[in-house]
Amino acid sequence: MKVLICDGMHEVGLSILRAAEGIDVDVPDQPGAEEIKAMLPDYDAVIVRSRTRITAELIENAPRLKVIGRAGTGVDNIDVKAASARGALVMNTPGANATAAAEHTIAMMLALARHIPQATQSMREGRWDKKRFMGTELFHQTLGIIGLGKIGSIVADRALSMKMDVLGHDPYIIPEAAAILGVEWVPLDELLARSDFLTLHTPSTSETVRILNRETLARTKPGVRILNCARGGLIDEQALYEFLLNGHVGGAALDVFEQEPPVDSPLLKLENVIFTPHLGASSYQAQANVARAIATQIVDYLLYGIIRNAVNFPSIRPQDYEKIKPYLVLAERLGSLQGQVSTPIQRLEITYSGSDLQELPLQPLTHTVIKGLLDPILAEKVNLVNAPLLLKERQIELITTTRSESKGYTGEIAVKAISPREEFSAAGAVLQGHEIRLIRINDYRLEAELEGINLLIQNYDKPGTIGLIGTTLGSHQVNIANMHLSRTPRDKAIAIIRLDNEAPPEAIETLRRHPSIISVQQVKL
Ligand SMILES: NC(=O)C1=CN([C@@H]2O[C@H](COP(=O)(O)OP(=O)(O)OC[C@H]3O[C@@H](n4cnc5c(N)ncnc54)[C@H](O)[C@@H]3O)[C@@H](O)[C@H]2O)C=CC1
Ligand SMILES: O=C(O)CCC(=O)C(=O)O
Repeated sequence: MKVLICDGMHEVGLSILRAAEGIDVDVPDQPGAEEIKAMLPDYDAVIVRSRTRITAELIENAPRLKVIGRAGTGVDNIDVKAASARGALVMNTPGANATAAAEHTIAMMLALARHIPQATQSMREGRWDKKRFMGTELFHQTLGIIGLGKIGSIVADRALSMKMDVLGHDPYIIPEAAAILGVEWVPLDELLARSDFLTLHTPSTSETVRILNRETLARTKPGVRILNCARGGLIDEQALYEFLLNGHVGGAALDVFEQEPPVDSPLLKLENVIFTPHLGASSYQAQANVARAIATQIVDYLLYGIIRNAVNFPSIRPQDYEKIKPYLVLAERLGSLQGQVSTPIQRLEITYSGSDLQELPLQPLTHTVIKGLLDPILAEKVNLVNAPLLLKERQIELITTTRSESKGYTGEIAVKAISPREEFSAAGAVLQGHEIRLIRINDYRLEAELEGINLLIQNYDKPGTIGLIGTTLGSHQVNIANMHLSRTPRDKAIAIIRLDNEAPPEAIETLRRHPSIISVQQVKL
């Protein structure tokens, strides 16, 4: 496995990657876009900070790429949609640089309030200008925080310790949760109208891009000071410039920009704006944290298939991994059985029952069923990341249900495929924490191994049928490993016959032609 590191990495992360057996690491010095384009096709993983953009074009030309790691929080420099379509995971390190970004925000607020950068510059120029740099205390000033996630919450905590009054707006956080932080949750308009300092801590999304624009800036309190240590696109920079120029906005502290580095931005010329070159995460501790986190995540994924902090795949906590492993195998085999038996499928219904599955994350299992289902059908590479997208593209409706009870099993997965003419359902369970069994096919109950090459035969429950199956397979040199039978009261039966070797088409055809046999399907699990 080869890992490419584009934007440098703290030694702590490099050591983790270099110590992993089977992983080779390359750290070119600040490679440009063309260089990355030429190198990426040879790599299984790439790790970036905010400097490198991983575009759809790069991803499409990197057939080996399995995972894109972001040593940080925001993934807006990575085309996550293109990565998902190609089945590549995108992982970040949530929270690992949150303290650094929050402290940087507080530093910017204090520097802005007391004109520290301007005073430093003035002294360098030989002046002792006490009057010019009269500042504002933060004590009892109102700070409005847009985005009360990991960074916003730490900013709130530090601001409260300086006795600021803290307002917060976050549509995805309930007022009660904000109150626990000591923050008064208010609608956006109220936050704009009441804040003396206003700070942004949201990701860049279609909802948040240019959240501060001419219209919203006009609703802010006159003299407001604006801080942005989140993403440049959150503020319309031209509008901010106009509001700074006309004095409605009293000052701004910017760590991030629409274009980085900013070129010819008029903001750079304004005396009441202070800047840092995207330094929010640039503390030794944060860089060690993100490097350690992303290196461990990449090693765990490439070598052991453990997925953590993927923005395009649900995470499995390390403590759940051992327990979920056999269910992942069961999910894939049930999906694969369906993929080989039922086409075309209109609707897929997955039911999770039993106590084991109440405690485990179900989304990875659902993705795994879908992967198993589509793998035998599609020519393109299906994996856990792109499987749900491919299901959607094929217009297959997905319904998942959970039940706390499972008859006799601690964990049962049932997968029903509904096609225009028929339904086929198969259920499986994990016994004693590791043995995978097929426990139901349609109405037939059984307990069969779910692996290898199998014949799935539906027949009329008549004497001699099993003998006929054995003789026919034997005459084609096909050895039976084991056999499970089940029948319903309606004189029909089902047989799952595990074979040592594949049955040739002629053997299957001979069986199909027999009047006591309803259907024969060979499935490879
Ligand atoms: N300057 C720097 O070096 C750094 C910048 N960042 C930026 O900070 C952002 C926030 O990071 P975290 O707090 O760790 O992320 P987070 O995911 O913990 O928090 C983001 C919060 O924004 C909220 N949000 C989403 N849409 C919103 C909307 N329309 N209005 C108000 N709130 C909304 C979410 O509900 C969430 O609570 C990152 O996405 C990244 O872009 C992060 C680290 C360093
Ligand atoms: O890696 C960096 O320097 C920037 C950090 C950042 O913006 C993020 O983590 O979202």
